[in-house]
Amino acid sequence: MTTGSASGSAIKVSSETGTLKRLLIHSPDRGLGKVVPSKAQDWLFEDIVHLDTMRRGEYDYYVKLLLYFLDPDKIKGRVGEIDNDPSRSFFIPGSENYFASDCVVDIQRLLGEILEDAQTRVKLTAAICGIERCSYRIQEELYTYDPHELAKIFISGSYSDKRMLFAPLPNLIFTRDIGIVINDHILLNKPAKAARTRESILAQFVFFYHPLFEHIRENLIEIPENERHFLLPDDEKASDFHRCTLEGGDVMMVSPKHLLIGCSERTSLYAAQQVMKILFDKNIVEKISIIKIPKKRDYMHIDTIFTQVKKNIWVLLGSLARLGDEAKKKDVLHFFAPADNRGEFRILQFRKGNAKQPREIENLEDLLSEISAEDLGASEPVKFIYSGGNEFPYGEREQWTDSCNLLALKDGVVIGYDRNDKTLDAFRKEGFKIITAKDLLEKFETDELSPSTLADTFIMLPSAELSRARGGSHCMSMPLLREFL
Ligand SMILES: NC(=[NH2+])NCCC[C@H](N)C(=O)O
Repeated sequence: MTTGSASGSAIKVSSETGTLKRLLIHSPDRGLGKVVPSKAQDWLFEDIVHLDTMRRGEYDYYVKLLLYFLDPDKIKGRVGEIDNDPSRSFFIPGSENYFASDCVVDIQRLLGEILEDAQTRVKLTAAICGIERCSYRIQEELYTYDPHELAKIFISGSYSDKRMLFAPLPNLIFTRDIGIVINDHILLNKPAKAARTRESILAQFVFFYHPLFEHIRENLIEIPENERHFLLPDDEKASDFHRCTLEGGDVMMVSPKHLLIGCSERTSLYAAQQVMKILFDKNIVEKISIIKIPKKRDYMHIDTIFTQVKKNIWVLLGSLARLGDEAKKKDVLHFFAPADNRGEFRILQFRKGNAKQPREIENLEDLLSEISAEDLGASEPVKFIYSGGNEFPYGEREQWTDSCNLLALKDGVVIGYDRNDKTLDAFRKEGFKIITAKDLLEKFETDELSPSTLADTFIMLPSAELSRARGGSHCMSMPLLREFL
């Protein structure tokens, strides 16, 4: 693939809100349409989804917006024509009309490209057939497929004639979780859930073999397994001190020197500690704050409880933050109030050279205020927007449908779901404009608005199907390049 766009092949992310220039995504593939009710939970979906609605009515808007901000030449003046094509060929990697952007990059396309090389094809086919326990004959047969069709098979688990070969990877749409760019390094994940294992093998091959990442191959970081783990009885293996798992939704590059790592249902303390050691030894960051959150499906990663909106503005879940504490102090009892989870919540900050003496930070707001004011030098007062306006019980309800999981396209301009009404009201109160993806695209087409002049805006993405997959726009993106904030 050519990487000759304005931004070349640079890979660098040092903040959560610097103008987004390049990212990895994955459009919902045919595998999502194969999820059955009895497997939905095992495959980490809350429900089965209607694939056509999810694509045409929801995700395609996300892609159109990303293109308008990151690679406008691919889309400007064409929205009507693209929308009127019943085959959606613009969105299908490999089709003649595919948008093939070097800024909005589908991992499926990169996978197809690396599979064009015969040696890579043999290696990856063997690796996938190994974990999926395919017969030798299937392995041989797969090897003969067209590389781009093979990429589809590896991701969706099924042939184009609908036969299923192995389980789909419905969670690959959440590219955030496969890896994280930390300055000019990429940290590869170690998924906690079996349903996401194949994703990490595909990602490993893409990062190690695709020319896009060639110049930073030395900067790919893999977390070593805990060698003691192999010798432990099964019931001890699950312990946070031995297990070595990490998913990208728990890692946030908030400023050039400061990284946040969540310890959660998915990311173990052991893995966080290994990452800390590697990053300090390699001099990649100077400060790491570890945020331990309750191990609960509701909050699987830290990016489900807070994300950054602007240098000085954050959206977060009140019940795990300082406000949760204050409500308790005031002795506010509510019949249906959820059990207090803050007990399991803790923040410790470690510094390079002094990693044995961490500093305890009392609550999320204190940590986030420090990041805005000290790390990023925000000149305006730090503000917090709470999920559901912190009104009971909407805080928890809207967090569940990703009110706190927003993707910043640039400082102060975010994409989020359209369904979290109370959170949207809270954004309005802070002076944000709220606009649907559809209206915004129309206004871009008529030049009434433009991505470069847009400020303090929440762009609403339709979300009835997408939110059943339990991830928002932050999870659906793996930023590869952001401008310096
Ligand atoms: N970074 C995130 N919050 N990702 C959300 C992933 C959702 C996905 N269904 C899972 O459970 O794995």
